[in-house]
Amino acid sequence: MKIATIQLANDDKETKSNRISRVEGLLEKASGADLFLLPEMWNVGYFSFDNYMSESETLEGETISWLASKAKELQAYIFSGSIVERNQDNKLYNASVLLDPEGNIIGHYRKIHLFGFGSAERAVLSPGQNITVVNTRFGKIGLSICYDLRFPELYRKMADQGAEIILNCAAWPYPRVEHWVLLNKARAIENQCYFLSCCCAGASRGKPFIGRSQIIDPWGTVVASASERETILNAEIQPEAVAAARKEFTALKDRVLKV
Ligand SMILES: NC(=O)CCC(=O)C(=O)O
Repeated sequence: MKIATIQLANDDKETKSNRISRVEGLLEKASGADLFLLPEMWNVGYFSFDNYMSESETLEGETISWLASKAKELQAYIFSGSIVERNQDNKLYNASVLLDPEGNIIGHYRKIHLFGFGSAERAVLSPGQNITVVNTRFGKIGLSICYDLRFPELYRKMADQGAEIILNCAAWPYPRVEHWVLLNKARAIENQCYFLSCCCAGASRGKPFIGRSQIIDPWGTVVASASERETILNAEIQPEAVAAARKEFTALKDRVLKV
């Protein structure tokens, strides 16, 4: 299974349409992958909270419709990264979708753990309530967003629902590089799964992001890891290695306490 993580740089001077056309170029450059990942709030700029309402979209809006057409064209799964999703009651969510190679939305996840440390997420957004694990032709895939990474019980629940590959889209700012790197590995090791993350590069409202998207295997080995710059991180993974790891080293099965 070929992975392409599109570690896009945020730049406050860009408009949504600039960003979409830059992502289009990067997706084409990375074509041939089975799964593409995009980062958190890449089409808005994570710290542009004052723009969240005006930039909000429904799942039928410009960004997801365009990504659905790209999934079909590239015959690949696309993890949308996140957008500001607006529902019928004008509530806003930090939301992601997983698109299949026919362009169908097969998974929809709203960030459960909103970030409060120097971030207005909790004032502007509503939290999601549901865990999302979906079937794909490469196995079961779970979806998560940035700050969720700190809450192991979410990932354990995903593993209990059969997740073999877990995705995280992020806009993780400096200085917490060590937390990011360590927690990516921890989530892979403790759930004996592939953990694939896509973080923003660049900066939003003067706050630089760490980049460092990661592809970690079920043993905690780093298959690929990006620098802090905009890049496409490519890797090939073997989804069948998850079942093999779980059979060989039975830590998941040996649990005593259940969440
Ligand atoms: N966008 C986020 O959720 C940031 C999370 C973060 O920086 C942290 O947990 O540290």
